[in-house]
Amino acid sequence: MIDYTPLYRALEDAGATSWVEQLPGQIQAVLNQQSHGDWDRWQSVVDKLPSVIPSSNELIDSVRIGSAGDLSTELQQKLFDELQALHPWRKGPYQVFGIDIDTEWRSDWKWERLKNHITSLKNRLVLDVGCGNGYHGWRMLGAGARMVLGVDPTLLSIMQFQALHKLYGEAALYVLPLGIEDLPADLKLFDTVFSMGVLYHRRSPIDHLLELKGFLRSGGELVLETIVVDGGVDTVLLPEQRYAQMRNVWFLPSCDALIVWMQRCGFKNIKLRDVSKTTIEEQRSTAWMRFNSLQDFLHPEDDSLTCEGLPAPLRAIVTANID
Ligand SMILES: Nc1ncnc2c1ncn2[C@@H]1O[C@H](C[S@+](CC[C@H]([NH3+])C(=O)[O-])CC(=O)[O-])[C@@H](O)[C@H]1O
Repeated sequence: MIDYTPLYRALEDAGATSWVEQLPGQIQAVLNQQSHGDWDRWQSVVDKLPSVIPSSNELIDSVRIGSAGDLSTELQQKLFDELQALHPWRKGPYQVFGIDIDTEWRSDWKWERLKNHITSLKNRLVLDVGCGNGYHGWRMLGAGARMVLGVDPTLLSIMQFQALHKLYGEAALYVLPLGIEDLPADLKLFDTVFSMGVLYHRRSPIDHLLELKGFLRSGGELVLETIVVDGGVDTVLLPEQRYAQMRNVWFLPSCDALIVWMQRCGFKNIKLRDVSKTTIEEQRSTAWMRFNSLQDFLHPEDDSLTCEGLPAPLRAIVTANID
């Protein structure tokens, strides 16, 4: 089990004393309610991971824990099988004691697209909402963040994070099994808040932006990444049913509409940093994510459309500040 004491201390130092009083109970409540049949199996995978101290770790240009030479071939095969038992791995890639976890997403490409556009993370307190298994959190630590807190309600992602954290050793990165709705409003705490790949999953995107704003301290920065569509300030797509097979996709604004939403929410200094089409090289099935992926969700004859005939995923990165 990860020791959350340093997290609680950092949050207290930043002024979130009353949240820190609730947090252990919130985490315990999620764990107590576990009706997920795989939970015990995942937990025992994490418990059985080898206790090896990595000869070196890397977080700046990639996420690497240890090297192949740190483990015997036998132990490396055992670790490979244990990590495979946490399939499907969606966010990464990771190199773990010489094992390449080739995840569904090249999440490192998203990081490359944004890293030169954000305020330096050196010594900042960072929140990553909807962080998945924490891939970008490791990169944020590598970029100098003082502490990174990720929250994500998907339990397999939490277990993947716990596995990597255990293998890595001590790190000022925490991923809690919470949704954004479990965080107190108006924390006014974090220097930088990331929301990447989450806005379109929220039924109320304006409320999402206001919640994110409330987590930032005065002068803090929001880094927002979401799916957008082509069009002008009055263009927003609400899929009638599924979008690229996903049932939980709500509003896909144009970049101009998104910027207006952010202005209306009171963000300042709003900058569109990147717009990129998601390619089948960036999101694909691999040995570590053996289910269908983007290629199967696009129109068979026209890759500018999803299989439902809607515009294929185009993703924008926007940064903004609050006063
Ligand atoms: N209520 C919620 N609160 C918080 N997180 C949520 C909620 N609902 C879903 N999520 C989580 O939001 C994440 C969305 S993925 C982005 C991952 C990463 N950020 C990435 O940018 O690669 C989408 C994508 O791949 O674009 C998932 O991990 C969900 O569990």
